[in-house]
Amino acid sequence: MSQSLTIHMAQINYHVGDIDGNVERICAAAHQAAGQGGDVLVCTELAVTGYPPEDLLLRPSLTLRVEKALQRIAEASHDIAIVVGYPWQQDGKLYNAAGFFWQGQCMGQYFKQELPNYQVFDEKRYFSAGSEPQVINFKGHRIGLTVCEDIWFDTPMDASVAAGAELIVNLNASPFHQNKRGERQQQVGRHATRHQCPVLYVNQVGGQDELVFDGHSFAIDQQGRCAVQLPGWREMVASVVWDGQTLSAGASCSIGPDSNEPDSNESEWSEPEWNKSEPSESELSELYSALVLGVRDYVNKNRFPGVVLGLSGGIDSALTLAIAVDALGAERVKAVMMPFTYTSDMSKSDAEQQARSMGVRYESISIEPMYREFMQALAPAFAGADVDTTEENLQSRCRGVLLMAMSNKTGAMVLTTGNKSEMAVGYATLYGDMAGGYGALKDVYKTKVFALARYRNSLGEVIPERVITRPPSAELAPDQKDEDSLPAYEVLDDILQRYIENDDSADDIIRAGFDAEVVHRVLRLVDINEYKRRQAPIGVRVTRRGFGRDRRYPVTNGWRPGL
Ligand SMILES: Nc1ncnc2c1ncn2[C@@H]1O[C@H](COP(=O)(O)OP(=O)(O)OC[C@H]2O[C@@H]([n+]3cccc(C(=O)O)c3)[C@H](O)[C@@H]2O)[C@@H](O)[C@H]1O
Ligand SMILES: Nc1ncnc2c1ncn2[C@@H]1O[C@H](COP(=O)(O)OP(=O)(O)OP(=O)(O)O)[C@@H](O)[C@H]1O
Ligand SMILES: NC(=O)CC[C@H](N)C(=O)O
Repeated sequence: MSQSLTIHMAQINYHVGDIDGNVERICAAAHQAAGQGGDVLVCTELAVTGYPPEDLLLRPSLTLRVEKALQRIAEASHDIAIVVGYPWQQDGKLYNAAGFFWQGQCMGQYFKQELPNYQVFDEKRYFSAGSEPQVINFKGHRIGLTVCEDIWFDTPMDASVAAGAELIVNLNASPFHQNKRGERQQQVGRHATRHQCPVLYVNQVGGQDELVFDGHSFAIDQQGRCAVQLPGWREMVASVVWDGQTLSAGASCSIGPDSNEPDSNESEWSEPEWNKSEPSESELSELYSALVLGVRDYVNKNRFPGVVLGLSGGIDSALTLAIAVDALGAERVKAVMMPFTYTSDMSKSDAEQQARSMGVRYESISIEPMYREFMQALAPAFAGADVDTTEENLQSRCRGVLLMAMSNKTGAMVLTTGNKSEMAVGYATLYGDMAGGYGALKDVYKTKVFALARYRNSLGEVIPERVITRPPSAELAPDQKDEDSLPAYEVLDDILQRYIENDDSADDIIRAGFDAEVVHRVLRLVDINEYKRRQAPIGVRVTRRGFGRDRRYPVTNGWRPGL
């Protein structure tokens, strides 16, 4: 009779390109798990390089660096076996590999068979596909290795089970988008019951440029029941025990720095959620956590001391401020009000109230003198011309210049505040409110911005109620309201979602009951503003189609969206 195996699932936050640092993280987790009597530590896909390493995979020194890293991992595998992902060069080809290391040796390597090449994934640019299963005989058990996308198809798991696997480990780098958790659990549960074979789904956590990885690793048994559910958004190592018949929860421990996030209704660890009809985290709680983690990791991994942002008294900058403080702590955040003639007293007082209540550094700098100087300098060039959006954009650009100067002087990065609805229709000023390094709300529609603001306030009020209830205005012209130039946000967002995420045509959207003139106007705005999005800062991706790598439209483009 074989002994039972204690398998630790390592949900770790890696740093892309920092191979030495990643190896240290893996070895530290292995040491900790071995100390708790673990037999195997399972890390995630391409843990050694971080995911996605993109064109770092094309660097000539990659092979040498990875080989050195694997030597260190092999050395750390004396008391506990380590399963880890890394890029592996063989016969002139590069593979997305998972290796099983035990007592200094690699007992077997698996090459990922299904290479994702859609949405944000570009794996066929780098990797060749493997074709064989890999089942490791370890302490009387047979462990099948698979890597992320493999689990979304049948062949890799079928082949692994046919080759004798009694338990499958799946090493993931699966980025978050809304409602993806349920899809993963369904897919993995289907495999487990189909083959009567437990599956350990181990996912990484953390932000990497536009992507945010939620973690939420889990293990399910051969009846499709969840034995272990790790929480999202934080590092953790948790174990399962497999005795050849039964999969049960073992111990768990948090790793990594404490988070500054407010308490949400997220469950801690190990409360099996499997088979519940609703996940315990609400959609908004997940979304908010994703935005916080995305901002935190972008700022920290790029070593910024903090962030600075323009606080207008409007909802976008108010929510961005709340996210920044939850991500970094108030002491690393500065808010700047930059009033002009059109800035209402209400905006000034709401901005100040929010900044004071959140405890961030706050400053007010009027843009009136500089705006006047610009207009004076331009007066000869503009002689006889009517007032138009030029003057509006100049206000926005004065603010952008001030924020970027503060960034240069202090090293703090400028957080942009634009949301997905605005980025879709080009309702933002180049080199004005688009100036900055990273956008928290870049993939969040305006209607969701309101919902998120309410959600955040439900955890403790940080955004003045009036900021949420007043009609949105750019305050770039007298008595201006967004809805004077755009359709109501409920209508706009619905049209945008249909066009951008569902690929519906103008005719499809009109048939669904929307006004033809409005649909044509909105779709035209989306199409002609590709140039603006191409120059926009990157930001957290939370939908299945963001404005980054998910959607690569030509800027110079004669396509018209009628059909
Ligand atoms: N295809 C193309 N390729 C490259 N560049 C192109 C281009 N088409 C125009 N351009 C350039 O872009 C310029 C136009 O872009 P830009 O200067 O940004 O200005 P524009 O898009 O004309 O105006 C900005 C709009 O955003 C609104 N806004 C501004 C600020 C904040 C908010 C808010 O509520 O959040 C709204 C504002 O009311 C206005 O309707 C052109 O003058 C031209 O230089
Ligand atoms: N008076 C202001 N003081 C400071 N920053 C401002 C001011 N007005 C605009 N900004 C900056 O420019 C961004 C775009 O603001 P604008 O008011 O034009 O549109 P918005 O999309 O409605 O944003 P918000 O909801 O934050 O007001 C703001 O989020 C803010 O960062
Ligand atoms: N790294 C991967 O293979 C990711 C693809 C996969 N479908 C996902 O869960 O996101």
